[in-house]
Amino acid sequence: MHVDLLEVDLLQADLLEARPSGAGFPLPNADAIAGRAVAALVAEATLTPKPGLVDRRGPGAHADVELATLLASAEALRPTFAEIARASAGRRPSPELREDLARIGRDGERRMFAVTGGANTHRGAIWALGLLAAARVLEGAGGSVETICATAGRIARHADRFAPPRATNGARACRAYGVSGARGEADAGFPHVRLAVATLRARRAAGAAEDHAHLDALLSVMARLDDTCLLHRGGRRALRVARLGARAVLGTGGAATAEGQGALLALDRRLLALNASPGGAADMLAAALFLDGVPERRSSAPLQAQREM
Ligand SMILES: CC(C)(COP(=O)(O)OP(=O)(O)OC[C@H]1O[C@@H](n2cnc3c(N)ncnc32)[C@H](O)[C@@H]1O)[C@@H](O)C(=O)NCCC(=O)NCCS
Ligand SMILES: Nc1ncnc2c1ncn2[C@@H]1O[C@H](COP(=O)(O)OP(=O)(O)OP(=O)(O)O)[C@@H](O)[C@H]1O
Repeated sequence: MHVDLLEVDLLQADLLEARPSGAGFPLPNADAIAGRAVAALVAEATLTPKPGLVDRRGPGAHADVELATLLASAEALRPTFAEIARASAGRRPSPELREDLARIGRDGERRMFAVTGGANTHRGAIWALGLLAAARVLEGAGGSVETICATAGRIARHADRFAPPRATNGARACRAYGVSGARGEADAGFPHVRLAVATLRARRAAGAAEDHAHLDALLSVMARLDDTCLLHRGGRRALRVARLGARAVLGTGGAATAEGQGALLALDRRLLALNASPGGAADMLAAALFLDGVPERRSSAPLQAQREM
């Protein structure tokens, strides 16, 4: 399946048109944002070979998930992302927005579980992409990767009074290993999404093929992230194997080189032996692909002028 994530100009044109109306976020634009989110999830799922994760070769370390399940889950989340975009129009980061998004996100989790038969395919992705989609709407046409990630962090840092207490795998891993997990990443303004975007762009600029740029972006995140997916399934050992393995691949020139591919497949085998996978890093890659095409920093004067109309 070919998903063209580079076709960003259309979406940006939509946002430019939508901004001055002041009458809320028109439906086609919310749908365009949802389309971009689903395309990013599809591109992440189909990217192959990913270490330990579900891809075109098979389910990796996830006995209960296959590629078709991930794709069905991504598609089932389209209305969730559209609803998030619509609910964010004309808003600012606030406890009310945080709670509205949480309700839509939890509803999305129910849709996900309904199509996957109870498997957790995209909980982390709903969280990260949901916040970033909302922030993208708040930032409007002048938004950059830097400002969108910062605004997503501002939304996430508000409390959600209606969050039901749940003993999740992520929460348990955070407690047991003293890491901050998916919530900490959001609170900090998604530093690993920014890292993935920067790696993607640097690899493309160096002439890498698109798949190799995506794999290197995933590895750059794996080399640093406190991924609670790895921790809860394989403890500190799995996290260390993933980080050192990712560094080894990047150190040999990355996914584009024969040596890098060999190191990547060796890392895949080691993670499978530990029954562990970097699901959090995969979510960060999907989030980076969602922001693909957005400029890194707010810059151009014409955009600024449009925004102030
Ligand atoms: C914050 C979430 C992810 C729950 O996190 P928690 O750590 O309790 O548990 P859980 O194990 O279910 O999910 C964590 C998932 O995050 C991803 N992840 C793991 N580590 C990291 C990390 N360091 N950084 C980013 N993502 C990570 C993984 O995919 C993992 O599966 C989220 O599901 C949530 O609270 N949702 C409530 C509804 C809501 O507020 N939605 C907002 C919609 S925008
Ligand atoms: N290609 C992918 N393959 C597998 N997981 C992915 C992929 N992309 C993202 N993920 C993320 O990984 C998470 C799944 O991790 P994991 O299977 O450890 O979840 P769990 O349900 O908490 O644990 P367990 O299955 O051990 O009970 C999902 O929430 C999803 O966000």
